[in-house]
Amino acid sequence: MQDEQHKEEQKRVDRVMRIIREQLGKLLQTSSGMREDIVDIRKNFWDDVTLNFEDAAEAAESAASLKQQAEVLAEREHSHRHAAQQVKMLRKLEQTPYFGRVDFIEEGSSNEERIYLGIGSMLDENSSDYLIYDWRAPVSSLYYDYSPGPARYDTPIGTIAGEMKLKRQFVIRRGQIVSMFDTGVTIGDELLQEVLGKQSDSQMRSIVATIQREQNQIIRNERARLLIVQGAAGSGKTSAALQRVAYLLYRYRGTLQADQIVLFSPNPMFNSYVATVLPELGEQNMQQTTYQQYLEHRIGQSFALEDPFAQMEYTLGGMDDPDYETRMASIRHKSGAAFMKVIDQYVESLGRSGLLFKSIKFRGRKLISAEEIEQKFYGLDGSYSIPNRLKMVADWMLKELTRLSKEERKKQWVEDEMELLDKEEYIHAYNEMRRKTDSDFFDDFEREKDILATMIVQERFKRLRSRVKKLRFIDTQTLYRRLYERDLASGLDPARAEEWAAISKLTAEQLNLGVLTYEDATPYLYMKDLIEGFQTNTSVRHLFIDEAQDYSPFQFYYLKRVFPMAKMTALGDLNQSIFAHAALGNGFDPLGELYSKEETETIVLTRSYRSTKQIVEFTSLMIEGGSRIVPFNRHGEEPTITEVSGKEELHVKIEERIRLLEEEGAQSIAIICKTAEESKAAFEALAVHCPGMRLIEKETVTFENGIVVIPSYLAKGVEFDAVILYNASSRVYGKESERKLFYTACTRAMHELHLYYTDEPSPFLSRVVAEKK
Ligand SMILES: Nc1ncnc2c1ncn2[C@@H]1O[C@H](COP(=O)(O)OP(=O)(O)OP(=O)(O)O)[C@@H](O)[C@H]1O
Repeated sequence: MQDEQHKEEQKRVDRVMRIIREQLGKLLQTSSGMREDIVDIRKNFWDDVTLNFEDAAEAAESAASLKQQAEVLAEREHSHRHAAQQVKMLRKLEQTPYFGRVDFIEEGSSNEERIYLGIGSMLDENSSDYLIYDWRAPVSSLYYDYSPGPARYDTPIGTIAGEMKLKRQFVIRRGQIVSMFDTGVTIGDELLQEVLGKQSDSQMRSIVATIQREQNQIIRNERARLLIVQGAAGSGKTSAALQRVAYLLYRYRGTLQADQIVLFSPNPMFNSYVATVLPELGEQNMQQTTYQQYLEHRIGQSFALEDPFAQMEYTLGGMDDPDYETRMASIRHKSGAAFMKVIDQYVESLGRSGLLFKSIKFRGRKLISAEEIEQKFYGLDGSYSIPNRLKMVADWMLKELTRLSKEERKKQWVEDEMELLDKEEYIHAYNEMRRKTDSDFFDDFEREKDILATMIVQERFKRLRSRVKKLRFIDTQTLYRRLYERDLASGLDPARAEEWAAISKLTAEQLNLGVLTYEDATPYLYMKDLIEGFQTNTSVRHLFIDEAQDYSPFQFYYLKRVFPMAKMTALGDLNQSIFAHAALGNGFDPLGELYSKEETETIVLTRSYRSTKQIVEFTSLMIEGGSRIVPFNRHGEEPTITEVSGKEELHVKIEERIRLLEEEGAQSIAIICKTAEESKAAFEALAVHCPGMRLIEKETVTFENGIVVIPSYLAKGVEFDAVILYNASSRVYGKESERKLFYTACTRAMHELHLYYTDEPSPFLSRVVAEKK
């Protein structure tokens, strides 16, 4: 019977493959015709338009002819792009035409429809039947949401109910069915087993064929303004996010472009790790960035900006610094909404007094003094907002600069520069003069001098004007420092006043050195934006924030303001909160307050797909509430904990382990260390015996297979066939605040996990050790 079904399905695959090839052939022909057309039009563009500018009517006709020709070209180019995209899709379908089938009878109908799902749709041109449905089509959600039995799906015009008779999964390679399974409630998910059992790639894979029901809820969610996904390590948050991007691009094709979607990822390497998922699905990649890249872009050269990893290194290793506790308290203070209010109040007070300005200087002279700017600003009606008043001040300053530039032309330095003009500048001046006077000659010496002087001054004033337009005359750096010189402690609980005084002193010292710490970067930008007006980005429609637990509530509020038109999908795992600012303990609560309750939805993922059952059970014992994490039923080796006498033995043991893992076929092996410093030392000791081993640093931008040594916090979000935890001693991972970092490191393992320690194992392993006894 099974054989029969297999044969029948293979026959259908053969037929579909034939049609794909036919369509591909036709398309290639027409698209090559189109290409020739385009080349032709481009070559003869100017021959085919009639140009005549003798009078207004002729000129209008010429313009129309030009426009028409450009339109023909644009239309051809568009069709060609479209055809090229279709070719790409058909080529993908030629490899794997589809991966699933559902048979469905709609309520009130007797017709059983067979729906085959693939990564793109394909019509039978003769019968107009869908041979393959796009996985994102409304009907396709049946496949992800239901087992055989009553089922329903949403369409833009309402819900369609009925009965699913069959759900079948296929693995098809190069047109051959490698395997196929019928799935029901009682049958385990064989395809998922197969997919998860494989060795890792250096690139994240698309999960299109095995998306789980709860992941599908994330992918297709359209209602929520803020979608919070709280999911265990390895539960497919990132995977679901990427599939969601692909879904949105399909659902809103025509109105939503890939560059209107932004993914904030945890580090630059992560971008390379996920880069191929969307192209694999036939879509363009969204914009990817890190929060740090955004900060750098906004803060520019104004400060030496600390990055989150430097902050992390300090948090993990700076305990000997006498200011350590103050800095930790500072990080916590500056992460919350309460501090945002402090800044709100500060800026509000600046509306009345205290705003600081920088004089506009030119050649060592003050052209417009800070006092004049201040007088102008506070002379304006105080009911206008600060940004509006600043705009008026800037307009006034630009006018002043125009007036002052006229005076400047008479100065001696202008005459001196005139003599030094080179030929090109002179020609430029001559052309200017022609444009203004309609004359071909520099006939009048005075006039020539005038024009040249204007040009010289204008050129030198350009920088000044641009500074004014960019509101660079506000001294935001000092304003931010002043924030810490004020009596901010008055509103605080007296017990914390002393702490705050210490924080203020420390922050002022850092700012005086020109350093902006990571915890100060967002508050600084927020203050700057409140003063100057928010630099909002209204074109972005969807914001994805991966590893959301690593953002402070302050950062979330800030992102919301910067991207006011965007829906937000925040994906995170509280058990992986590794930054000190996340130690507030409120979990995602502050996130829930970002938008109203009606606009916010939360989806919880508890099933973990990355690691074997043995690894999930092992790591779950390290955290509170770990028993709620459900491992996917895939078995592997028990994780090991090995005591070593010292570094020497440690290195010998690790090398042995690497050899074993390689023999077993592991493609990616990570030796995870706590810090960058420890990673470097480990790498230097191990690399001599392990050719090809790589050290991952915060600047690393590509994720590749092989053996890597990596600091724990950079391993966020990625996974490896095997993880070796370099030093799981209590000396290294002993403080409660390091528990989640330890957990994050261990949960990077897909198939094998091995830990080493000297003296005492980390207390986070105590439950594991106890259970093993
Ligand atoms: N439905 C699925 N089908 C197949 N594989 C899946 C599925 N969901 C998740 N996976 C696999 O599980 C692994 C973990 O997924 P992913 O990295 O998206 O999880 P995560 O929740 O973002 O993890 P973490 O928070 O630990 O970084 C990946 O290898 C992914 O391909």
